[in-house]
Amino acid sequence: MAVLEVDGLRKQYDDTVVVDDVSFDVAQGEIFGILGPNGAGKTTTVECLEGLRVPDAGHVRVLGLDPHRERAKLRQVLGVQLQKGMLPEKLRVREALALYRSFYRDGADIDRLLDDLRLTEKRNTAFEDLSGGQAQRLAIALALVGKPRIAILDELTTGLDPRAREDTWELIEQIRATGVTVLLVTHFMAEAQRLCDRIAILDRGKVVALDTPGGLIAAAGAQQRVRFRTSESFDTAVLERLGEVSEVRAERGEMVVFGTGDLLRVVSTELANHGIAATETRVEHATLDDAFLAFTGRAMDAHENV
Ligand SMILES: Nc1ncnc2c1ncn2[C@@H]1O[C@H](COP(=O)(O)OP(=O)(O)OP(=O)(O)O)[C@@H](O)[C@H]1O
Repeated sequence: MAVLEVDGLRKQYDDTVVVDDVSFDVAQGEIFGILGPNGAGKTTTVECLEGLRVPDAGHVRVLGLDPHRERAKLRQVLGVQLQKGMLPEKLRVREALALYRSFYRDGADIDRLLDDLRLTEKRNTAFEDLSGGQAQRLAIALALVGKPRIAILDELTTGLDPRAREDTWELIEQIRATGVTVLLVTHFMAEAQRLCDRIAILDRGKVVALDTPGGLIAAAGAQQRVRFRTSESFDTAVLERLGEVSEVRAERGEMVVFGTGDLLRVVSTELANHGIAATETRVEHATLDDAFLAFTGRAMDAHENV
């Protein structure tokens, strides 16, 4: 059953269309990702679902509710992650949760939530004194304090170090295990690949692809790469004539073989058959980055990918 429905959504600011005929459904219990670069229209799309913006055209529903007209009911079922700067600096962790808990008829047990999000030790710490990871965990706790059926998490791990990021990802998996549907907005490929059951790639206001991470990678026709070094040059035709190989390229002193199937084995066998000694051989499987490149014609900028 679809708990979120977006059909033909369009939103423009002045003359610029920033969300252009966007459609997707999210099923009960899914982690659904909206992945796209800065300015793609991700936040505008979720703000329409949160009832914060009114669509110019199209139709959005959250558990059958019209988010704009039925905001009071929506608030009881939808948990939204606060953005930076939305909490007073001096407010303490437990006070913040108690305050937000009071907005709901049937909220969560705060001490249990503190425990689940590993914030019990920090319950009397002011928001301004939390580390980035702790502040992010508090933002997630605040999104969950109303016992929502759906949580919208926007740029969840931006600015976190790898350890805090990994912790946060585990938390999201635990939250899903309790039956909460998660809509995850991100421009971070590894996060989308790791967490999402399905992903809509949004680019310049349009959904350019929608599938499971594996489905996106396969549909993009993204290829594996085998990399290795050799001490002596060799005729690359010995590899190019293999059915699995589509291209052989020299890159920064390494040979890179692009292709499909059991690429590592066939390349290694062929090199051995020709007495070519390869070192530092490794295989790189296609990733969501490759799929993104294939669908949008450009890579996500490196600076956006943190
Ligand atoms: N209130 C507004 N008035 C005018 N333009 C806006 C407004 N809000 C957003 N925009 C513009 O709409 C476009 C889409 O913005 P949006 O925030 O939805 O994208 P995003 O994919 O969430 O990007 P980011 O990852 O940077 O938040 C951007 O070009 C942005 O500058």
